[in-house]
Amino acid sequence: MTLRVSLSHHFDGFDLDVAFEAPRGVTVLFGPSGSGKTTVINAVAGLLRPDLGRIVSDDLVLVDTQARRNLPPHKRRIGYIFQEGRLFPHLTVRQNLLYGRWFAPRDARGESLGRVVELLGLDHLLERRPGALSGGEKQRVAIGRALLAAPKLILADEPLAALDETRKAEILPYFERLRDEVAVPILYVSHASAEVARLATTVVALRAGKVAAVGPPGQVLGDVAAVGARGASSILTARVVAHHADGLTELAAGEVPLWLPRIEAAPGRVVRVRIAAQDVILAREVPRGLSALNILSGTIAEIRPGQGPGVMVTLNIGTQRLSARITRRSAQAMGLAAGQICHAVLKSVAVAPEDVGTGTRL
Ligand SMILES: Nc1ncnc2c1ncn2[C@@H]1O[C@H](COP(=O)(O)OP(=O)(O)OP(=O)(O)O)[C@@H](O)[C@H]1O
Repeated sequence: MTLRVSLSHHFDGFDLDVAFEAPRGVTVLFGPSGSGKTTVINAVAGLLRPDLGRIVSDDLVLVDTQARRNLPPHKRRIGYIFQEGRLFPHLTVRQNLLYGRWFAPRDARGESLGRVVELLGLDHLLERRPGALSGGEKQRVAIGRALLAAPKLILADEPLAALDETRKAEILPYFERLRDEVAVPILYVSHASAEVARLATTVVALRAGKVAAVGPPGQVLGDVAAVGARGASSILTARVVAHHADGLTELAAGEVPLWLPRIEAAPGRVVRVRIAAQDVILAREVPRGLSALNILSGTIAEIRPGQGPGVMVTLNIGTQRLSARITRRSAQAMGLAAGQICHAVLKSVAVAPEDVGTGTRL
């Protein structure tokens, strides 16, 4: 299943002009406020009729302006996950879930109730009403209800925005399971790079109504032109080696050891670790006597000047890439040049728990 989008729309003072594909997995529409994310979602959902465009979900044509085709929203086979769960308060969790079923066409082959309950860990909640659920639990039920409608596409519009950090951490693993175990493409709106790094299989970076970059998260998040210097970050793929008694987790990013505050992933699991470019310090010599635990040595692949006083220095570390945002002044004083060996210093606490995600679809 794949969603194909090609759209142009004009509002007073704003022009949207985008084309992208969302294959199986999570495609994150990522961009600052006003970049056009909601406009795209509304056009896919059928709440906005674009001036020009064609949107096809699996084999279903949702809109084709040239062919004068525009499927009404309820026929689009879309499962919605909103910021707030929007559950029916008078129905139990089981009844809320089964309500989703009503929207599934008779011959549609979707997930079974048992499978959805297992996937989202809802077994012990089935007889409760939404009033007796936490925010994270409500959101899991909302995901289940969307899945049971046997959708060809799931739209998730900032589904974590209303949750605090603890609840976000609780719900993110369920989105990871959804991404890895359900064949339906998920179009997910977010402006949080931590969410992008954890969940996205594809990122569509929007800026001022245009697609600034499309690709895997490691590539797009490192692209300063697409995400801005402040948001730029790298994603390292690492395997969990061991949890130690002092509260640290040891990982291996290829051959390179990496130490983080304890993460919830069993030894052997592969995780993604997002490292903000502004949290990395560079050194020409291997630093000694530092409190920072992580010193990653590599070769400078490129040095890219920005518009302000900063430059982005990208290192090849084994097969991975790590970017550091430092000042142009430091780069000059250190005499940095492509091809040199350089050492990246990273405080282990610079990596927040929401920046570490699990999953095989890296
Ligand atoms: N119905 C409308 N009429 C006129 N202009 C609109 C309309 N809807 C959106 N816009 C404009 O289109 C632009 C893109 O808005 P949109 O809501 O798609 O951005 P967004 O990326 O979703 O932002 P946010 O993250 O704040 O929700 C904005 O400049 C907005 O003012």
